[in-house]
Amino acid sequence: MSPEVVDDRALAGELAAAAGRLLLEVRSGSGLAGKELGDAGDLRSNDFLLARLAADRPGDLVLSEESADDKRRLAASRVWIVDPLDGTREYRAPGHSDWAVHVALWSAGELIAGAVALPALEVTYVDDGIPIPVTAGLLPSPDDDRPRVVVSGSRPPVFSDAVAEAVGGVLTPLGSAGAKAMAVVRGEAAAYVHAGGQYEWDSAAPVAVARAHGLWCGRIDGSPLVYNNDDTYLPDLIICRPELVDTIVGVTRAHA
Ligand SMILES: Nc1ncnc2c1ncn2[C@@H]1O[C@H](COP(=O)(O)O)[C@@H](OP(=O)(O)O)[C@H]1O
Ligand SMILES: [Mg+2]
Repeated sequence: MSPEVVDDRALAGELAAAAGRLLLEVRSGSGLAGKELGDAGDLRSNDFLLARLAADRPGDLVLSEESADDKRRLAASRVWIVDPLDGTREYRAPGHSDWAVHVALWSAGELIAGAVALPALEVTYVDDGIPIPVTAGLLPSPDDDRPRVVVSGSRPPVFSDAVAEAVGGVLTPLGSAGAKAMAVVRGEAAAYVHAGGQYEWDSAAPVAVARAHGLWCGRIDGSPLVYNNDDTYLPDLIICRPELVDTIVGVTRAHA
């Protein structure tokens, strides 16, 4: 592995964690609530990430949920794909830990580094493949040992029940794409399925981390997830334990 990749991964982790600490400060110290709090968090985190990337990686391009799309990225060799605050709805709701900061690096058709911070749990996951012990914290302790299938709390896909039934599992709503993906990485869930709308920044860093931890990541038709496209709409995905791919795609393919 080249030193640059190690540095990029370390930078992704450092930036996601630091932006997460900033978001915690905004949440506890700004006096804001509701939409104003979400907007302030989006803005502060985005400004921080853009400033640090401009300083530390001046030659790279950035695709951010909170910035105008700089189309020079389509001809660039390195593009950071960031979601400064994923799960804004949950960030605004007191007591939630299911919100995240996503920092990924795309180069030559691949995600080559990624980090997902869960600031409320004071933890940041990077794509280093180092095994993560099964811990509780993001989801309530299960009543039984059936596999859990995490889905959007507000916009679950139409095939949610069918996927849960096919894997003999329990459907479990959770906010934030990054938090859901990390629930699978952490071993609290067996699969995360989504359809109906999402953008590249919602899944790039979660997918980089999940892949590094041996999970299968792809579209609901079984095809690969492709990043740094002209149109950043990437509406569906599956992140799951490899042994469940065929069963899950067997259900979701009909909805692609
Ligand atoms: N149907 C849809 N269309 C567009 N974006 C969607 C979507 N469903 C989920 N998302 C985005 O995916 C992220 C996770 O959503 P959820 O918690 O519902 O699973 C959220 O990102 P942001 O919070 O960064 O906007 C949300 O906006
Ligand atoms: Mg998002």
